[in-house]
Amino acid sequence: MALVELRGVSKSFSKGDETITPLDNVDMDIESGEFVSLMGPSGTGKSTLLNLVSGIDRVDSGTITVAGTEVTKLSRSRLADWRAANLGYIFQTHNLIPVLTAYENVELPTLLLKLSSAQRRQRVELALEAVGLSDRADHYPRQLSGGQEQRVGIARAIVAHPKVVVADEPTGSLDTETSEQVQVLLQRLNKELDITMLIVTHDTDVAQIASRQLVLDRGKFLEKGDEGSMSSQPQPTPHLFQQ
Ligand SMILES: Nc1ncnc2c1ncn2[C@@H]1O[C@H](COP(=O)(O)OP(=O)(O)OP(=O)(O)O)[C@@H](O)[C@H]1O
Repeated sequence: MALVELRGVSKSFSKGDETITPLDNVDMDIESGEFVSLMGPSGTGKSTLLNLVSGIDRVDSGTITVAGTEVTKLSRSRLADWRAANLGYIFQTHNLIPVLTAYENVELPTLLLKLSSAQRRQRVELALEAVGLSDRADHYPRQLSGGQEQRVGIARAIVAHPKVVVADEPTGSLDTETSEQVQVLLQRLNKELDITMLIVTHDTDVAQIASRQLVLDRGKFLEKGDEGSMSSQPQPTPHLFQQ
């Protein structure tokens, strides 16, 4: 079974008298260790797809299974716990809480996990180290550059050691150089920590860092190129999250 599996997933929205159906009976498989990019015209349902995979929104019909858990079956309260432990979400505009430090922002999702305070501290420190921001732990978002803020957002997404990270235009608000640094970081997390990635982007350069490129157009996925899954390539031993 694929790590992420969508079967017959449909989702509609009503706007006044109009019904929009961005996803109509779609299937998708993402294997463990893959890095998948998703492109497509505006309004085709890419963000909707990420929201469904992460359980932020509910399907109208169909099933979504992530790492053996059928997320479409979970109650709202169990979904929150499941998401905190299993799935990281990187936003375009990082959504950091301005009154919390970088450390506290990264710590936030771990408060939903059953961890001792020592384990929690260790996770946060490892996540900040993974994104190269150990020295900024006590800084508030306003004291960080746009790229650093995004890296804190990435640390927050990986702090629970999720199997899957989804990202919605993670480089969309960054300049070219900072975008390239974030792309390298995402690739590293995929290869070194074996985190399966699904990223939505409008940038073809960003899409090309993925091992598999998909395009969502008029409710269907088109494969742009399949170089094979990252999991079939030799992987360095994950070293950051061994404990
Ligand atoms: N909560 C909602 N209520 C009503 N309509 C919605 C809602 N969320 C999304 N939509 C509509 O569903 C369609 C798909 O939206 P979505 O944000 O998934 O597209 P997208 O492919 O991510 O677009 P973009 O590339 O511009 O970010 C759009 O027509 C959007 O207006």
